[in-house]
Amino acid sequence: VPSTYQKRYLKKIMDLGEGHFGKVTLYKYDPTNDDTGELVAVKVLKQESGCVAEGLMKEIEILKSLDHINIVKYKGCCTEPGESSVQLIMEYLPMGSLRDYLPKTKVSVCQCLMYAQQICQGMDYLHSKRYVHRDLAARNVLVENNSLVKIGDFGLTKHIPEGEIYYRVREDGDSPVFWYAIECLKESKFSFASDVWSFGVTLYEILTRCDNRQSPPTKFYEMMGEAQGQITTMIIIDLLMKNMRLPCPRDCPHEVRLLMEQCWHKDQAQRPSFENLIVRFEAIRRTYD
Ligand SMILES: Nc1n[nH]c2ccc(-c3ccc(NS(=O)(=O)c4cccc(Cl)c4)cc3)cc12
Repeated sequence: VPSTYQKRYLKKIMDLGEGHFGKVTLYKYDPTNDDTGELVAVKVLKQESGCVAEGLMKEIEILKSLDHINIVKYKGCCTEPGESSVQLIMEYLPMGSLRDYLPKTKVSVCQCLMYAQQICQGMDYLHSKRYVHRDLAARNVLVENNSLVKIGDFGLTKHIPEGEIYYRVREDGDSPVFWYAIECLKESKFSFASDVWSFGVTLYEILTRCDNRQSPPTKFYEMMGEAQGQITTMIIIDLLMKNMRLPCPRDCPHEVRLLMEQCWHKDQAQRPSFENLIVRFEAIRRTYD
């Protein structure tokens, strides 16, 4: 199976998603040019985003080193000699992300909890390798089939050296602030515990079936009143310091609401680990059998 793909045999089919720094597109890789090729998902970074090549090279190295059922599979990369553009080739999941799948599919609470547990399994594996994800959200979770989901993007993932707790970044413009833990908003300090906070927001998205009317941005803007863009961060910090949180989704079981609130604990030391969350989801799901 090739792990270096030649750009000239990639035939564009459609866009799969667009982040601030990059784009994911569906291609058919058809070297024999008889339409027997395989479908692949290709990620490129947008030219204007700073250090283009090494940014994606780091992400490629990270995804190459990961091997877990709940993490999207790396297939290869595409480098054109001389050109700065590098492309990350991943397996294609036709059912798309949870953002595409949940609003149009009838999914029980028990299935939502199964997806949540699988995300925790992928994240526990990522943390065991001392990677912090920094962009966990429903849009970055892909659906293989109605009983298997995978984490699909590692564009902001960073390695936390042994002995360190935080990864600190300079504030970048377009951060997913409504998925950020309070210490990320206040001090740009990212840790395994801030990933758990983002998981709590992702769990909220799953239980609201990614309904746009109940999305984290929509609900936070409602809580904030109409505030203008740049001071949003200050207003969210203020809300979070007053212990205001996203509302409880309609069919959210009581013990899941408790779990969600612990993921959003002001003190990151009080938040559960993904290892602990797996055990708790296992127990809660057993009460549905
Ligand atoms: N359907 C798929 N099969 N394989 C994939 C790999 C990645 C993705 C993917 C992964 C993430 C997103 N989320 S996204 O918000 O569009 C995004 C965030 C950060 C960076 C980028 Cl380039 C895109 C969108 C699509 C989809 C598939």
